[in-house]
Amino acid sequence: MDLVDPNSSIAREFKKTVRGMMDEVGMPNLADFFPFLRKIDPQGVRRRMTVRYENLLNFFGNIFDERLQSRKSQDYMASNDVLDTLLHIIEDDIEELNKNHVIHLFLVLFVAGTDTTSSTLEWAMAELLQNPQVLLKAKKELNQAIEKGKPIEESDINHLPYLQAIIKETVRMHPVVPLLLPRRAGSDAELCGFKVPKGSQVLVNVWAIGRDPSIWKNPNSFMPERFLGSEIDVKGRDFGLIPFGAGRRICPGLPLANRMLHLMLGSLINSFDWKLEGGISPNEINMEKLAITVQMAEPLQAIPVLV
Ligand code: HEM
Repeated sequence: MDLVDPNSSIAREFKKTVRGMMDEVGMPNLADFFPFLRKIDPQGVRRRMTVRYENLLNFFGNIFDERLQSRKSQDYMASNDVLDTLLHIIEDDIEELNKNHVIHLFLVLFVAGTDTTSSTLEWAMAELLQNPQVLLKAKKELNQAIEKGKPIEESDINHLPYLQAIIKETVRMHPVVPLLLPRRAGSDAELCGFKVPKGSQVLVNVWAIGRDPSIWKNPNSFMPERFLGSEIDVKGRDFGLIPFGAGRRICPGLPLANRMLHLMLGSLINSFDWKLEGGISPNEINMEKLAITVQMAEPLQAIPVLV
């Protein structure tokens, strides 16, 4: 099954469910502020989320069963993907692992990893269309490093510093998980003159850090050049730029997401010229909608033109 096939109704339904979950989790929920309301679930958030979780678990459960079945047939060709590897572990009793573990693992990976990556790519494209001089510079770099029209490969990324800078600038301005995962203070602490009592829930506003004028010059301008020749990266060491979080709960998908973003954006720029659909002018496209992942209020509609 191809979950990115735009013509598949299952793929479209899957995307809608994941997006719906992100919207739901990102909306203020009274029960989070007044725990005694949890059982009542006044906004119906828990009820709707339960249905979505169940739908996704059934979906992955079916994929699991189908694969298990086809592995039993004599002409089965192993695809050596993650599911095959996990099934191999189960069948050979290598670790204590069962269907329930596998479908929940897939649920977490797909919910945390799909909308986040595609929204970031969408923001990068929107910024490039708004800043044609940046797009042109990126194209030039790609044309010099690899053949025009060719998709880029992992080994190319190191030779594309401007593309790397574009990705960093995108996640600085548009961190798609703007408040990270909530933390709980393990002990009383004092931060910048504020008392944080033990047990408090702490939210880190990465969106505000990325736009803080005391850290970034012209924070609201898209300027990838600020990262050229700079050692700052997104791996949780530079606290001015932590779109993937930091510390023990840092995004485990960071290496995959970062690589995928470079490959996808680089290939889109190198393979096509781009224009906006319906005569929309670039400064009309950039409207944010705040949820747990910050998405564009209107999905970007851009038309590829073969180069
Ligand atoms: C551009 C893409 C992505 C962004 C911006 C992003 C960002 C984040 C952030 C900010 C967190 C919370 C970290 C913290 O609070 O310190 C997180 C957690 C997580 N991410 Fe990502 N992520 C992305 C892609 C992915 C991918 C591709 C996967 C997996 C395939 C993934 C899996 C996870 C998981 C499982 C967690 C929860 C970790 C935990 O509970 O400890 N993410 N991500």
